[in-house]
Amino acid sequence: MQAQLPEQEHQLQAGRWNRKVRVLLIEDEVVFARAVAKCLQQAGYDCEHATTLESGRELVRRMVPSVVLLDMRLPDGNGLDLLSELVARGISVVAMTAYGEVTDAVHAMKSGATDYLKKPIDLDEMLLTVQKAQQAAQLKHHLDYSRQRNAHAIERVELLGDSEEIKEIRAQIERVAQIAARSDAVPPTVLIQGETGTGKDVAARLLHLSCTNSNRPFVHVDCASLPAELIESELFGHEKGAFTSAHGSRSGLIEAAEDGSLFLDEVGELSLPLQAKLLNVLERRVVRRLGSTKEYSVAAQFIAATNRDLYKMVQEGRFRSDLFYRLNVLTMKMPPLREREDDILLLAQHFVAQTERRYGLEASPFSDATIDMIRFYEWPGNVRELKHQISRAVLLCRGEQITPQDLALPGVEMQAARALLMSEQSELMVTTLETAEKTLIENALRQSNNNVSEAARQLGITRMAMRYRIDRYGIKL
Ligand SMILES: Nc1ncnc2c1ncn2[C@@H]1O[C@H](COP(=O)(O)OP(=O)(O)OP(=O)(O)O)[C@@H](O)[C@H]1O
Repeated sequence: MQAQLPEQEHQLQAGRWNRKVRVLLIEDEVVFARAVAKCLQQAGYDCEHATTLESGRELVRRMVPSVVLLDMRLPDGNGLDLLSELVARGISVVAMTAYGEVTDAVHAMKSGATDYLKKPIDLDEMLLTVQKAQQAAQLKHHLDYSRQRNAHAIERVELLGDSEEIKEIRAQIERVAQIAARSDAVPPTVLIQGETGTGKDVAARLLHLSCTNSNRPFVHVDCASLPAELIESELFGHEKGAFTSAHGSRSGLIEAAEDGSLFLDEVGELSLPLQAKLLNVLERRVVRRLGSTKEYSVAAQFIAATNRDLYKMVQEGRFRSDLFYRLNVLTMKMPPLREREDDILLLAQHFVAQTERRYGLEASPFSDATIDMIRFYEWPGNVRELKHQISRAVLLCRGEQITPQDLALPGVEMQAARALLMSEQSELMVTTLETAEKTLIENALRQSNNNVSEAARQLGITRMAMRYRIDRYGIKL
């Protein structure tokens, strides 16, 4: 799916895909620091070193480490001063305390340190502690990621529309929520089908909020945009050593969904071997990390979405039939926007108001010609395209009304230009039935030298009907 991810989510995803874990060492004993840094680098970490609180603060901003090894006694202050800042940024901190300074360790743990090491430090113990701290940071990221998505979802979930089709989708979601509320069992798996931009993501979020407690995670997995070589470990997690770059073990997105919802977007893009693994998760409700024999139970609701014809893919041997039938228990079909005439204008007006609110702009209504244009256009990119085009038009609009020029729709310009030539009107407008009729009448009159009876015969209408239209369109003879 192409929807814009909020910036922080991009960062989280980039972070997850970057295999080298960044560790920052803040320590003023240079010889000891070099030994620790070398050991960490040899173990595959990306390690940098600072000797003061101030230079440490600067490096934190630059490298965004997952773990900080922080000495408590530094030349320009106490490590505790920096510790809470780091914890607030979601960084795991391992405090390093001098032998016998128990109170330092206690204070550090109270201020949110993940762990502590007593000097002199055993390098093997240090590696193990860093690994545990990195896992803690990763888990926090997963939780933040889920919570953030969830918060984002709560903010925005509005499946608008007055059409019968959208009312039916809302009713279906309500029915699934009722089933979920009646039993303690996990809500049934739902497959959402529909062209791109029809609102599958919105429906999935609404389903999540209706079926589960809103504090539970909503984990969105975009099967189309996760790199093929990473998708398996992203979904299932892995143990240390499961593959060359697996320096530590970590949970996958299925586990991160906990007892919330796992939204498998573009599920048709999964490879056949991964489809088999997913089927196993759906049927047995357990997940096994790569390189592990241990199974974790899965409590999440599964929601899948696709813009592909999965049935056709099954017939072509590109999608497993057993997975298709497993997913196809409850299916929702998001109708294309062009088939929801009742919704087009309602959504367009909603997006105008939304953009005006967001940018503090004065309200500008659509001109009549713009309304015709919005209704006339096919909207191949569905609601997403409508939303983008309307926001753009609102931002470009200079006058009191949003005109067809503001809403420059692809392909419609030609029609609009033709309408302009034919009607010789000053404002660009779409060929509506009325303008087409007027143009036909004017042409017929021109060809018959303004002979009304002859023109009426050419057009196959009565003389009276012709007269009526000449008056109606104000055509001068
Ligand atoms: N009924 C609706 N009411 C309000 N906003 C909607 C509705 N349908 C879609 N949208 C908005 O349109 C945009 C596209 O919707 P969404 O991402 O849910 O589509 P999608 O079907 O999941 O697309 P894709 O297949 O490309 O992933 C989003 O910004 C969404 O908020």
